[in-house]
Amino acid sequence: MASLELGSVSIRSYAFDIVTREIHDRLIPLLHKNSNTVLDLQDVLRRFAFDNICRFSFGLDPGCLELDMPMSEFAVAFDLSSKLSAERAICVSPLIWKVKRLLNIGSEKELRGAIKMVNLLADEVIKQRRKLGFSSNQDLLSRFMGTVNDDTYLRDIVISFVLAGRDTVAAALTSFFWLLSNHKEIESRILEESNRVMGTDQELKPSYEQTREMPYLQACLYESMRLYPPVQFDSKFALGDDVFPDGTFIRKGTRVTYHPYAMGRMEQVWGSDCLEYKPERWLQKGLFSPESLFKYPVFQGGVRVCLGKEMALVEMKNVALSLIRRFKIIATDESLKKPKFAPGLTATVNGGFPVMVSKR
Ligand code: HEM
Repeated sequence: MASLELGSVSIRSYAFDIVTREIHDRLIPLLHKNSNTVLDLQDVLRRFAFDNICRFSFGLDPGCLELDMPMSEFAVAFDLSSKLSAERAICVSPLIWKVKRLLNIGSEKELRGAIKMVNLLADEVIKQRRKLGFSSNQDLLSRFMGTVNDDTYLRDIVISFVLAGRDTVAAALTSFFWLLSNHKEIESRILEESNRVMGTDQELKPSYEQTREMPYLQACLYESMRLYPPVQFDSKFALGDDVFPDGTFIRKGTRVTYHPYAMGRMEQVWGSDCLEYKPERWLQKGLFSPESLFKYPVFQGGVRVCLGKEMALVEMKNVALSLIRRFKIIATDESLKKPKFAPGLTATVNGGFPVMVSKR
């Protein structure tokens, strides 16, 4: 059902309009207001992505990117739940968190509280949407409400969309801007390409079609996610006994983890220059040339491939063009030559990404 919705032209243009408004009404004014001061770009991009995904998923605006950057209860509870869930994976033994959960103590008590808060707020969103009426609204929740009556199911859809679409996009954009701050020649080529397609007036907004006419920018985004995939690793559990293509036997219940971060840095997979940021590897005769999703599982592959992939790419291109054409973004922390990531479901740079933004 979700794949049908996300593939439709109307939802894509709805999403594009939301992102364009958030960029021009909030992101650009916020960067102008904070120009020439140090700003955590990772925090800004997380707020930006949260506003977008909430407006897209259930038509309500948390306003996290308003000029005074208010805290949202929903975002805070969300962050805490994802952080504590991810920390389960780094426990010496799963037994530890399972016992804590049973006794309702420590981090598991905190996690239970945070999940309760997320569920309460999501329930409230559904109630409000019912009260305000949903039939003429375009957000995802309203679309689903026409066919689904079970509120718990609706709540789970809403939460999984926020989870899937917020941190991933923010993480991808953070590492993209970090790479560009170290590769000014690549940024200049993006500018050249955008001037060719859109013209040189900085104030022009890219159209949906124009974002699809820039193979170099697309290559830059794919290449940055090869080195810094937003979902660094992901696990599945075998539903039944199985055998891998190389003959490895997998017993029912086995946890199998694939690791896009490691795969993106393997010489056997990407060649001897695998650690270099080289968008050209995605281009053939000037056209974007995709790789198999099994070589590049950044959006996963197969039947459970990311449903928001195209939407995410268009959102990222829209942000990239709008910022690169207007601002110079300089990293201010030398220690970020090698970013360190915090444990989490998606890649988050420890200590954020401090930058100085100035008008181009
Ligand atoms: C750069 C951005 C993104 C990346 C790297 C990404 C990556 C992924 C990955 C790796 C999965 C598989 C997760 C798993 O099965 O454990 C996934 C699933 C999913 N993604 Fe994304 N995602 C991104 C953006 C988005 C956005 C913006 C949306 C929605 C608007 C979205 C919606 C979904 C959904 C609904 C699924 C579940 C698909 C299913 O289970 O059938 N994603 N994504």
